[in-house]
Amino acid sequence: MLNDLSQAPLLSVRNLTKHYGERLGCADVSFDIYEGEVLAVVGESGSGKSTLLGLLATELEASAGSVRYRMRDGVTRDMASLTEAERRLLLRTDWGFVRQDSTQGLRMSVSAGGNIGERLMAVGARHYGKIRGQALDWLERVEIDRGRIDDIPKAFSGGMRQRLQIARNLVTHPRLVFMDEPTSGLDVSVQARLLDLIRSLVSELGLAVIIVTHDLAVARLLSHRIMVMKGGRVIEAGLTDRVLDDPHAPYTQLLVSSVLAA
Ligand SMILES: Nc1ncnc2c1ncn2[C@@H]1O[C@H](COP(=O)(O)OP(=O)(O)OP(=O)(O)O)[C@@H](O)[C@H]1O
Repeated sequence: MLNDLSQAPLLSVRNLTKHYGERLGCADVSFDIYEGEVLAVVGESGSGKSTLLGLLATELEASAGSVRYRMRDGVTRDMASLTEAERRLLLRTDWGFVRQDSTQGLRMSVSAGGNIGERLMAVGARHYGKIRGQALDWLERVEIDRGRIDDIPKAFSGGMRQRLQIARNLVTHPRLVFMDEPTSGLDVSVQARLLDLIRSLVSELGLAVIIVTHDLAVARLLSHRIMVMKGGRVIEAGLTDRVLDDPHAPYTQLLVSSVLAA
């Protein structure tokens, strides 16, 4: 469901800014995201997308600004005010991260079943049979043969690894998932299947997703809203169809026309 305004935003970002010494990572980024909404952050290399994602995921410390999150108990908290234990629990349960580099998002020497089961154990699951059962269900949902449950991700193709990352992340029913270029580096046909899978799971589970991509086609397919970044700043934001069909900023016009010309 889009923009359920009866609820406070799930995530509220205000004036988020990051300097690396003299260099600007990103500046003055503000947005809200609601449950069930997919926001794409697009921009060329060096525009500040990874910096923004790192700040949101609390992997980087902001120079200024705030990130507020509505916890499961309904209370909206400033991320900077969470204790380390609260922050870690949130990252392992309520939030998910699908990385471009699967070696960062998976434990490469642990079986596929173990990769999924580990997240369940982080939320208190202890019953081996039930954990394995859920792992099998999730493998099936992401279209990985159940017979591969004991294989390690090193034995998987790039597309399978990304699907395993998705299973690992979604098994705890997170409410907010960050995706960093989840389909780049894959063959076009593998990419298309993965995008389909992401799209159906996102709508089925009502997830909020922040997806960083340099690919406008990915943004078009998955997102409700787009934020275009350049030089660390948001230069245009709005509904995806509006921004891509009728870009206002000259830079967005250039981005869109370069895709059309390609
Ligand atoms: N650790 C760092 N130290 C210094 N400068 C950094 C660091 N990380 C990023 N930057 C700078 O911050 C700016 C934004 O970089 P960022 O990596 O966020 O962009 P990006 O849009 O994610 O690029 P890409 O698509 O290539 O990953 C760039 O000028 C970059 O050089």
